[in-house]
Amino acid sequence: MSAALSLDAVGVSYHGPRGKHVALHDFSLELPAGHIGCLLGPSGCGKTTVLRAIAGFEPVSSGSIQLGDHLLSSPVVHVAPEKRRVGMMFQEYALFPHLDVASNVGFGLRRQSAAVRRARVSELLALVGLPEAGPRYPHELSGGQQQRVALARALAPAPDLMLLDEPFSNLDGATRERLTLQVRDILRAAGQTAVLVTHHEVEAHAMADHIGVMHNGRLTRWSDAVQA
Ligand SMILES: Nc1ncnc2c1ncn2[C@@H]1O[C@H](COP(=O)(O)OP(=O)(O)OP(=O)(O)O)[C@@H](O)[C@H]1O
Repeated sequence: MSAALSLDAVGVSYHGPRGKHVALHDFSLELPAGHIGCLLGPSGCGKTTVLRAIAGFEPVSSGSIQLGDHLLSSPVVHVAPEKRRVGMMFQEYALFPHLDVASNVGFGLRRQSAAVRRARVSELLALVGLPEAGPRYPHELSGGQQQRVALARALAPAPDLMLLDEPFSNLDGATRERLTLQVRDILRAAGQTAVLVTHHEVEAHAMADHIGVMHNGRLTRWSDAVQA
């Protein structure tokens, strides 16, 4: 089930050899259940850090992150990433090349019975428009088809929240535009709360209900998207 996301005055810092770098300051946003939010901003402003903090890959030094009724992060609470019920479609999260499409999509369902897993994989492959692709291998698919399989894999365990980090940046212009609209429709059909990060303003407006503009680790605007 999708859930509302709330970030309240979140701070995240990185500690490196040259000392502390504050990547997010006093970062707050509210995203209602079933809505799609998009973060825009120049390179290095902290977009990926927001997603990493929500996913549980970075601890927060101040503030809190809440998903539905669950407190996920605060300076004293840190729920492990695999316990957060958050799905991810990141550019670097490629498909497993040695597994066929059905096994890729069913990967997060390994604890379910074979029959339940098979039914859910079929449902998801139909949802992403690739009902026949189960026995094929990732290298036999186009880049856009691979990204749709990655989306099916992330949606399969029915996460409370989906995070998408520049999911279309490796694709050419026409494929990218088509896939942006397809992914939006799939997320809407699933009633999925989602946060997308992109550099592309047009893509952000095509996909999102709410647009956040970031600058230097801060959210400078959070407004309703203007649908084309
Ligand atoms: N592991 C790390 N250690 C130290 N600093 C980091 C680390 N990861 C990111 N940063 C710094 O934190 C800031 C925010 O990085 P982040 O990757 O969140 O930006 P971004 O907006 O997603 O950028 P891009 O659009 O280029 O992906 C940058 O100044 C970056 O150099």
